[in-house]
Amino acid sequence: AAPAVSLSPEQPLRVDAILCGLERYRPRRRGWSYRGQSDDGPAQFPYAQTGRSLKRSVPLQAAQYFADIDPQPDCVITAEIASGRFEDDLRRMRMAAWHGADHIMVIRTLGQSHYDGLLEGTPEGVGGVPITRKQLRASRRTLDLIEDEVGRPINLHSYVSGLAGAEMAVLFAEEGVNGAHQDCQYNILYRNINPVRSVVDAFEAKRVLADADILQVDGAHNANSTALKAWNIFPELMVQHALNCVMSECAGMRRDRIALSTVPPTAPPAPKIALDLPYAIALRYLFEGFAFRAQQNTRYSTTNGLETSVLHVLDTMISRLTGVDIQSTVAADEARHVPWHAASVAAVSATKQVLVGLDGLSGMVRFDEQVTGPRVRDLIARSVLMFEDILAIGGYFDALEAGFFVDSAMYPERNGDGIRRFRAGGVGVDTVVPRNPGYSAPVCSHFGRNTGPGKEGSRDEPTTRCRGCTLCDDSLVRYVDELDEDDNVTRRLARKHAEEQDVIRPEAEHQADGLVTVSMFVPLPASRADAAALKLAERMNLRDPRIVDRVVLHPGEGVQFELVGHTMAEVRQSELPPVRVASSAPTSPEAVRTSLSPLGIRVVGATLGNDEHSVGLQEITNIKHQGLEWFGVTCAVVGTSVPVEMLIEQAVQQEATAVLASLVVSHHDIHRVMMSKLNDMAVARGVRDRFLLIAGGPQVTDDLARQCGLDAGFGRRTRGVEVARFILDSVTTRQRVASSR
Ligand SMILES: Cc1ncc(COP(=O)(O)O)c(/C=N/CC[C@H](N)C(=O)O)c1O
Repeated sequence: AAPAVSLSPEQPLRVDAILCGLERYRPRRRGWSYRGQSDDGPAQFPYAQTGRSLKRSVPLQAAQYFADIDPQPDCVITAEIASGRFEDDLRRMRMAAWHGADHIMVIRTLGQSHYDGLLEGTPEGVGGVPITRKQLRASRRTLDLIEDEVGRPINLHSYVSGLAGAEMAVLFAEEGVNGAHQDCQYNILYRNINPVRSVVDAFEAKRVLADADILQVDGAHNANSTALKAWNIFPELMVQHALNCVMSECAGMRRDRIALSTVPPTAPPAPKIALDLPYAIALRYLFEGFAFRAQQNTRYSTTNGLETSVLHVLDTMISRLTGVDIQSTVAADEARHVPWHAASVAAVSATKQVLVGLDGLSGMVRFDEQVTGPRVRDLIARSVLMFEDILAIGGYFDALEAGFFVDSAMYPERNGDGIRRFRAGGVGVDTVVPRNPGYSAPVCSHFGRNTGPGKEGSRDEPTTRCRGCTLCDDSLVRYVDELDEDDNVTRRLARKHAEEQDVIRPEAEHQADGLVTVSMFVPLPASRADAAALKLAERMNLRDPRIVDRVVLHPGEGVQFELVGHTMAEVRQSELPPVRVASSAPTSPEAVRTSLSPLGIRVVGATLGNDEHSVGLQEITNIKHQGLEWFGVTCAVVGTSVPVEMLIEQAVQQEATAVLASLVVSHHDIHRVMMSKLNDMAVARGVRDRFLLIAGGPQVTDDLARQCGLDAGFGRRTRGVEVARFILDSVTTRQRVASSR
């Protein structure tokens, strides 16, 4: 068996450990995992559509006000990963999983659809990663570890399309891939692969996917992203879904593994919900029993992250209104460059936020049949008419030649600008030959055979003559490590290790690439602002600066820019302050109280200078908020806008253990000034060592407070138990040091 690999939540993933013994790794399960509904959501609120909570995760930022709960929607959430280097993809999968993704879709390198065979090894890709056995195996092995870390199954997804589609399907079945795109219409319309070849390969591939329990996603979303006028594509989308569903059922797939890839086609400024919602209703009506994989709109996503995020909120609301099994997310930066991890994670987190925020919506609203009915019926009538006309013209291949598909008018209206494909054309033409009577399929999952792998009574016995079926006998799976001695992960890791391990650089596309994003407002008329923005970026020492988004705030007043560029800035880990040893103090409030209350601790507190905001200090001290008083600490709140001298005088007179300085206002760095003054005054009075000096406030950080000479600083979301723990830790440490002298 492959050597065990461990993953520690506080440590980065070790890619070399994943690669070690990879030739012996075998997937621990096969097939697709849905989340399903569960009552084991957070107890604080009644949820109607949540699944099991995770063991570890990163909750929404607002969770700080709700005891850090992180409810998980009942549908699967997909994250798209695309760095071009699979070793970087592995780290991004982990980030996405902690934010709520349990379906990892890795974009393929450009043009892989035209390779009539499988790639091996780990060459670097363009726009995505070359899908190879080694890449899949390392990804699946890593996802096993991440599953254990977050406590939920995670589906690995890839693409069965192109000239090597059937072989890809077998590779996925062998390597434990859980989901895959498969739709011959994609090959034909968008990769110009010969229609006959594409249909034959599709049936072969679908048979394999069915036997391996791999969920299939169709390719209808591509018609939406290709259409000239996406608001006219509705009827055709339903026809494309229907064609692929019929083929998939013929090939033996179950309906809950046939996922319609449905994208709400339009975007504001169009009246999106009025146009897209009836279509979503019609789909759920026509395709009952199938799975719905709702994709977020890419056709009208722009370079502006905020605008695209709002578009995706609307898409996700349609999912909640009409039902969704798999909610796919698209990084809001996808219109600018390949999805960066920060944007992929933001897309997952925002989608989780919307799905949880709209929990139960579908149970509260009913569509007014008078309003939506006519539009739903119209769309269904148009799609049925299109289907009938395809049959009337002679069938699918004739319709392709007549340019039925991706025409910019709404069927039956036509503009005559559809994509035309020919039986006798495209890549792979004339590569389909009649099956020889003695044909010997390499695997049992072979379309045309009347049983699946390992079942009795198959029409022909091909696998007895060849080596045997790798889907029935896992030991027959052959593993190829690398084919290119230079373009591979080992060389890339070696180059990275050759650099100072100590050196840290910012990254976006892949590790240590130095890519950063800068936002700036340039006060020039829009016609001249771009040149100035690029010059300013260069003056900031950004190499190859590029404008990735611009918002004209006013044509004459100026433009807000987002630029990306490479910074040469780097920091050595040795330059960073030592990581403080984790406190040995108990963590639960009860345990802290048991240890702290007998010590007779007294604190004095105040909001300093001209600061009147005392709510935070009350929350930290008052027993009603499980403040320090709850832990047996005697708290004297001196008042608000208290001079530093007075607070120190009170601490001396009351023989306080600690001084709490609350500082909310941070304008012109006044909080920093007051913290330094507190320390300096205590030193000047010769009493600095008598008590702990602790600051708190929304802009206060522990590092900042310590830089000002204090003992600790507490920022947003601090609760009484954390301050209590710090005091306990400090007092017991001082007692230990005193007793050891
Ligand atoms: C049906 C189908 N087959 C294969 C491919 C990939 O095929 P190439 O390797 O030739 O790009 C795609 C691509 N879709 C992109 C994923 C999309 N962003 C999504 O979320 O669905 C596809 O839709």
